[in-house]
Amino acid sequence: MRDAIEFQDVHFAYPNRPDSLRGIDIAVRAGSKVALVGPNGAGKTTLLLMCNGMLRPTKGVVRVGGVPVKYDARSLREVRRKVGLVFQNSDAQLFAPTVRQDVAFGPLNLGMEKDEIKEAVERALHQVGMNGYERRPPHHLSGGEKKRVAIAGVLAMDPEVLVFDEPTSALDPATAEEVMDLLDELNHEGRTVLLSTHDVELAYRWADEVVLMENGAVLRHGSPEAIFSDTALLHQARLKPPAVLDLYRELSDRGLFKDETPPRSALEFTDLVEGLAGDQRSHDSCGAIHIWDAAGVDSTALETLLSSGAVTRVGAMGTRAKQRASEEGIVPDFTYGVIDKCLLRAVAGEDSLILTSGGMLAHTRERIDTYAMESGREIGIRTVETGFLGRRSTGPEAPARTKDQDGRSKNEIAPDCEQSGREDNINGMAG
Ligand SMILES: Nc1ncnc2c1ncn2[C@@H]1O[C@H](COP(=O)(O)OP(=O)(O)OP(=O)(O)O)[C@@H](O)[C@H]1O
Repeated sequence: MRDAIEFQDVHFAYPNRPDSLRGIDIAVRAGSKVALVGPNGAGKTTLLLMCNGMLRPTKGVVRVGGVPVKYDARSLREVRRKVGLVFQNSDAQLFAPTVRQDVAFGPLNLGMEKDEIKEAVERALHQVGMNGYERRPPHHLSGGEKKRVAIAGVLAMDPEVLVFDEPTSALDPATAEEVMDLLDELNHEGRTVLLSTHDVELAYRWADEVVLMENGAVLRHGSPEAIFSDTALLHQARLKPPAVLDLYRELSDRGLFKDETPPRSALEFTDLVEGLAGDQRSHDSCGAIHIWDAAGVDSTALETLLSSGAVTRVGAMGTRAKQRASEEGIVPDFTYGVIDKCLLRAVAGEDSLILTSGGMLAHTRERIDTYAMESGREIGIRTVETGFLGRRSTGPEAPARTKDQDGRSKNEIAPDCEQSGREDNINGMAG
């Protein structure tokens, strides 16, 4: 896979200061999710500011898409179109009198035509779920809303790479989770995401790769498991291990685990612990996961399912799904880590529902299938009927809901689990 950004022997010193970066050599693969972690003053922000040419190395080379960054105004415009940088403090990024003007700033600077700008602004605000806020002054928005508008500002230029300095700092836990869900969605669209964070829990469960920095240098670049399992390394960087790994290590030290792969999530951890219980494992009592395409127009089947009481928890994955949940008057229980949380409910014998759309539909099914196969559990996947999907070219009008002999719509019924991960596509309409 090609590299989105490469740093080769990059050094940097602020005026009259010692080196803040001391020979950085890393490559960020295109399409990956990379977390920069390290203590205060390690050089994370300084490194991120190099990604789109906001800072110029005093020595060494930064490459974007294989091409060395040049620092004349024209080359910088081109680099900033490819690499969008979202600052830690949204107030430092938002300055126009209205949200619309703020998001339009980048495309305007790129010299885009008026119509193109309008379209880019609408698309970007829609992507972050902030359509309807166009006329609002950014400084009147909440922290989470400001962050979304700042993200829209870079998305309006349709960058291949998104760089975030501490994307969740100063956000409440639920808003932070929603922002991370948005980042995942953008990554699913094929964009590379590089972020800095102090949050080891976030870095451990989210990242494909972790770059651990200290004192202007890279201490280690590797998998989250390798980095966060190395206690001495974490101590050197003044970081704590993620809670799930800490528990795993304590149990390993008591001889309960030997060569198992360290867990990265509550789901993996509970599976490992349950494995210790041997025969007491509850193979046969798993629940099903219902999936509803949030881009569908007909919500009758959804209402039927929800009012049947069969579903104990609802998760909304992605901006479209969250908007749709709000339109349908549904308050989701899960807005981040949705699939794992629903798998946990399924293993506990409960049915849950995931609202999602687009490429996330296939991803959801694949993830459930993989888990079912690897764990040997039988978890049913049910597609809730959505009616005609506007974005499809093949569908005519909404098909009538099928009824069983008792006259109930089929998705009201929670039959026993299907085979591992096998999809029970109720009305023959895969999303
Ligand atoms: N504008 C600046 N002028 C002078 N020195 C700076 C400036 N910004 C950062 N530094 C110095 O550069 C070094 C790296 O700082 P940087 O902000 O990149 O670290 P960081 O890892 O992002 O820290 P934090 O986690 O606290 O945000 C520090 O020693 C800091 O004092």
